[in-house]
Formats: sequence, C-alpha cells, structure tokens
Amino acid sequence: MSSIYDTLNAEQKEAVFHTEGPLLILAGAGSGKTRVLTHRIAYLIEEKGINPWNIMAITFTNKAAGEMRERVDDIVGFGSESIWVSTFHSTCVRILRRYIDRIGYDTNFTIYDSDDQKTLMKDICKRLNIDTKIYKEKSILGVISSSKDELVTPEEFELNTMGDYSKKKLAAAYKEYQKMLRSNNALDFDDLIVKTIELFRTCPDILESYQDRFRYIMVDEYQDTNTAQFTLISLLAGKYKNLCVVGDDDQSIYKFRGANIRNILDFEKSYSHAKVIKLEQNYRSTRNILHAANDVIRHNIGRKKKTLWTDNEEGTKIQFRQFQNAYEEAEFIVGDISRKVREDDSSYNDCAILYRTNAQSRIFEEKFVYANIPYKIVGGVNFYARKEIKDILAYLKTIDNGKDDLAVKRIINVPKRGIGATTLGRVQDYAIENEIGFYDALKEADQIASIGKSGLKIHPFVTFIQTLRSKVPHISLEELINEIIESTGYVKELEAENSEEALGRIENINELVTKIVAYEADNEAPTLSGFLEEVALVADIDSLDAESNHVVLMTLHSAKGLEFPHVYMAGMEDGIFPSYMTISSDDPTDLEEERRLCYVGITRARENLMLTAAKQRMIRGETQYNRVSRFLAEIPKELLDSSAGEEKIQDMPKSMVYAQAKSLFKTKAFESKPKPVEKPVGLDYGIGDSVKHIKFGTGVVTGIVDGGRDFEVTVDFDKAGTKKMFASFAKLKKVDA
Ligand SMILES: Nc1ncnc2c1ncn2[C@@H]1O[C@H](COP(=O)(O)OP(=O)(O)OP(=O)(O)O)[C@@H](O)[C@H]1O
Ligand SMILES: [Mg+2]
Repeated sequence: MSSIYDTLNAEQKEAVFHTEGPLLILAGAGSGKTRVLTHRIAYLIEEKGINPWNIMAITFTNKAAGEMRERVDDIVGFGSESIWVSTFHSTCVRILRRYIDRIGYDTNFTIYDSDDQKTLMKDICKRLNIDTKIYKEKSILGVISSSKDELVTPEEFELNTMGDYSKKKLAAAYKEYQKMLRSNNALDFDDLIVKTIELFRTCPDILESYQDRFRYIMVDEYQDTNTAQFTLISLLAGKYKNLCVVGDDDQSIYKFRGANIRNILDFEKSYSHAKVIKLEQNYRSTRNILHAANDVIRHNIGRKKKTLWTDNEEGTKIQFRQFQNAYEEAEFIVGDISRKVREDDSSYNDCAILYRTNAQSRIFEEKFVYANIPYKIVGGVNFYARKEIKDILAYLKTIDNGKDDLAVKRIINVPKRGIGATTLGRVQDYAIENEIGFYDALKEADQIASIGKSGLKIHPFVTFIQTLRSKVPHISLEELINEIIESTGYVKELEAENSEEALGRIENINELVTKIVAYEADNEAPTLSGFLEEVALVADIDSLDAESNHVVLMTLHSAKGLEFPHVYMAGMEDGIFPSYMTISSDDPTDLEEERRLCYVGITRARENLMLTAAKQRMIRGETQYNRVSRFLAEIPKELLDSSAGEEKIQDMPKSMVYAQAKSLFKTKAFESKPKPVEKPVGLDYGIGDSVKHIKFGTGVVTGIVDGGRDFEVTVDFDKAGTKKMFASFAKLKKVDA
C-alpha cells in the first residue's frame, strides 16, 4: 500500500516519524524542511491519532503561514482547520485576547502601529524634557524594540545604565513608554510576544493549559527567531518537549531585527536529548542553480558546513545580463517573462523578480502596467501606494490645481502645522456652503468667522502652495519636487529617524525624484499635469492585484521559504546588492549576512535563474556607475551564461560614454552638446581637486562636463569608487587634499 510518506527520502522519513521529544532539522535550502513539517502534521493525526487541536505550527510571515495552511489542508483534509498554523504575532494575539486581563490589561487592547508609537514617544519626550534633536523618537523606539527582542525590561535597562547620561534618558523614556501603553490599554508589536511571556510566567495555570493544548509544536525558519520568540517557544514546549524546529543557518537574514542565530546553533545545548537530523538532498533546483548557491555561500566563514546535492538535471546555465541602465534592465526582464508565457507554456505566477530594496519595484511596475501584464508586490505595497510617495504626490497635485480635496487634506498637517480637526471641519463646512473646493476654502480662511485665530495656522500652508504654484512655469519639475522635499523637511525628518524603515522611505522618495527626472527627459514638453497624469495611469491600477495569475515582485527578504520556476534577481551591483552600507561597514559579518541573502535569492529558483545588473543607475538624479556585484564573481564561470550586453564601459572612448549617457538620460543638463571643461564657472572646484560628498566621503574630481544647465562631475571617491553626478545635486565641497 502506498502512502504519502513513500515520497520522502530516508532522512525526511526519520524526521516525520520522530514525533516525541525535541528535534532539530538543520538543512540547506530546498531540502524539504517545510515539506517535512507538513507531512509530520499529517502523520501525527493519521498514524498517531493525535487530535489536530493539539498541534501548532509557527511560520515567519503571513504568506508562509497561508502556504503551509494550504499544504496541510491538502494532505490532512478533515479536521485540519483546528490546527494552529500562524505567525508568532498572530499566535500571541489570540492568546492575549483571551487572557491578558490576568496581567492587568483589558482583553480589547489596541495594537499600536509605528505611527501610534511615534506619537506617543513624541509626547513622552516633551514631558521628560528629552531633546528630540539629539534623541530622535524613532531611535529611542528602536532601542526599546531591541530591548524587548532580548526581553530586557525597563527596570533591567535602568540597572544597566552605569551612570551613562544618555542611557539614563533612554531608560526613563522606556519606563514611561510602557507606563503610557498600559494606561492606554495598548500593546506595541513587540509587546505581543513580551506580554504573552509575562502572562505565562505570572499565571502558571494558563501556561499549563496551553502546554496541554499544544502538545506538538513545530517552528519553521527557526534560524530567524529572536530571544523573545525562543523563550516563548521554550515555555510552550516546556512540559512535553515535543518541539520540532527546522532551519538553515545559511538563511539567517534578520539580524537587524534581533534574530539570534545561536538559537539554532545551541539547540542541542538547550535541549540535551535533542535529536538532530540533517537533510542533504535538494529537490527544488537544477544542479547548476544549486552549485552556484553552494559556491556563493562557501565564502562565508561563520557557518556550519553543509553539502547539498541534487538528483535533478543539470538545467540551463545561470543567465547573467548587464544593461546600460535600470530601464533597459526592467524592459528586458518584462520582455523575457512575456516571451516565456507566450512560448514556453509558463504562466505569470511561475515568475518572480527579486530585488534588494523596495524602491527598485517602481520601474518594473511601470513596465508591467504598460505591457498589460498582471503583477503583485508581495509583502509590500505598490510603489505609488506607499505613504511617502502619496504625500509628495499630494503636494504636487495641490500645487497643480488644488482640486483633489483628499490630497489637500492628506498634507495639510504633513509636516505638523497644528491645524486641529475642529478647524478643518469648519473649513469643510464653509467649502460645502459656498460650493467651492477644500483648498479654495483654505485660501478664504480669513472669512470663516468660526475658526478665529486658527486661521493664522492655515496661512503659511496656503502661502507655501501659492508660492510654488507661481514658480511652476519657471522651474523644472525636478527643482519643484526638490523644493517640496526641502521646505517641508520631509527627508530630513526621515534621516533623523535613522531606522531601517525610514531609510526605505528615503529610497522611495529618491526613486520618485528619479522618475521625475526621467519624465522630463523623455517628454518634449513636460508639465506638472502631464507628469501627474502619467503617474495616475500606473498608480490607480489596483484591479490587477485581484487576479491570481500574476508575476510576483518582492524583496529578497520576503522571498524566504518560497520557490518559483523562474527567478530574476535584479540590481546585481556593488552598492545595491551588497548594499552600500554593507560595503562600507567595518563589521565583516554584515557582508556575510548580505551573502546569506544572496543564497536565499538563488535558491528560490527551480529551473531558471537570471541575474541582471545595470551599468548606470540613477539614484535621486545622480547617475551612479556601479560595478557588477561581487557575488557574481563567486559563481564559477562555467555555470554562467553571460552572452549578451557585455561591452565594458571603461573600454569605450569617453565621447561615446557621454553620448550614451545623453541618449539614456536625456535630462535637461544635456540639452546642449556636452563639452568637457577644466575650471567651470560657478563651481568652486575643478579637475584634480579634492572634494567631499555627504554620503560618499572624500574623493578627487577626475572629470567635469558642461551640460548647459548643469555640470556633470566625475569623482573618484576613496571608498565608494567612481561616481558621476550633477553638480547641483551633489553639493560637493572642496577640501584641502
Ligand atoms: N522527498 C521529496 N520528493 C519530491 N519532492 C520533494 C521532496 N522533498 C521536498 N520536495 C520538494 O522540494 C521543494 C522544496 O521543499 P521545501 O520547500 O520543503 O524545502 P525547504 O527546505 O523548506 O526550503 P527553504 O530552505 O527554502 O525553506 C518543494 O517543491 C518540495 O515539494
Ligand atoms: Mg522552507
């Protein structure tokens, strides 16, 4: 009689059949770890007669939980709905909604998102006299979050300040923050886990009831658990110790969120009788793809050695293509996908595009919309739906015509202008009474008697918009958007936050600037309205999401655990991936984490892997010339096919490079024929001078080209390599060599 377990190999079977006691499955990508978990669940129910109610499986993301749910439903069938398959956070919410009153909260507690947290912290800083110019709310929240990941309480934090002044301030803020959360009956995201642990520790009866309920616990992607999550699991599994964790130390990519790789490496220490099973056969990828992955990850020093092999066929070579710029790169990939679907019997959802940062999605989204190909951003938001993009676009819309009430309302208090809801309500009433738009009502604020002095707060906003409006005919769109960004302090505020999230938002805004520059370059008569129309075409298409057959776009981080027949890894350039921050970091383990991310990316592919890079990439209007990612050099040549598009830019005569740059980025800077200049008028530096750039540090000017409206300056930076940038953007400062 054949059963579903016949499809498992010997080690996988061993793991499935080993149901009692702690079990660690440590194995490389695509070796069937997740598959073992789902089969184990089936085995427990069907062969061991375990009640589905007694089984819990924890995964890392909602998408992963959804996929596991599906796989479990498929093989278990009846009764599978009472198995808990969820993420750490949703597991905790469920528990806390029932019992949190036992530790003094109300069960209808609110969960604070990052905006709520920031508002609260702002208020606390004010009351505690913390200078938010020195200690940014977001950074304080970052410290608190990391403390919670490590289960450090405010009291413990305070004990460890050792008289350090700033730590003392932080301790006070942390303490007050928890106090306020409590009096608001609110929890932040990290609290969900911390409070569940607190509940279990305070109320052994509740812990025991859950221990009895979840007799069999399974955790996927265990390498990315942090200390708090580890503790939670240990508590739940404390009575029966039927804990099965699966993971791969080579795929640990969340150090910045407190993931503690020691949880997996020390599992045998924490559970002395733990059984360890290694899976070495990869079932997912072709031999070529697997070899490439093995060869890349081999360059990491801090890892447990593993050798993955596969019975799969050799497959096609790994494709590498380098393009002149990101537009050509995107066009090629979109074209390739469209061809695969037409000719090769593939469907859109066989294809995934992976990139390092969210901002990279923008160009792809546009190409997909124009090509009428359905796509979906997984684990993220479409570019034009992102908060910061909507904010800046709302400014542009309001400046353009002020007819979009929603846009005006969106930005009236961004940045905070202290205009209250009551005032806005009255302005709205006035607008309705007089049958005019909201913005026009704002302009007439003086005539709205009921708002009294609050009208004064409205003036600067209206003046700001009117001033920019009057400038529109005389300045470029690029200048306009930069003025908005600068005058509102939007980016400055994000910079000060100095968090991973804020950095992503800045990258998105930079990408919007790049979009404007490209729009102006591509259009004979660019206008603000024209730009907004073009953007609206892409921005308003939500319906595509509804289709289930779509190309998937996501960051490498979100791709963990997933697999696709065709994978495209875009932006394989030093400075993008590995990121600039990693390259310039003094800590070599940062590069190792980035390499693990590369390993995760490569191992998502089943049949085809295409790596792409652009020679020039425009980041916030600056053309960067990036080298091909160092990870590519770690893939053996014989596995690579890089037949097309490879002429080396440095081999070309300079004039050709400029001609090319001109045709690619027809920015206004290049309207007239570019001519190299030695000592340009209007710049306080010339060729051979040492200069300093805010991000790239010091370097020497090696070339300056007069483009008519702006100079294009080439600088050889000491650390960052050679970059080309527009003088007006780069704001280079001459320094003494
Ligand atoms: N014994 C097997 N026979 C056939 N196919 C298998 C076997 N084991 C796993 N597979 C298939 O190999 C692929 C990878 O499996 P799975 O996703 O479980 O790997 P994983 O180890 O969890 O990978 P990752 O580390 O990326 O999370 C899946 O398509 C799975 O169905
Ligand atoms: Mg998996």
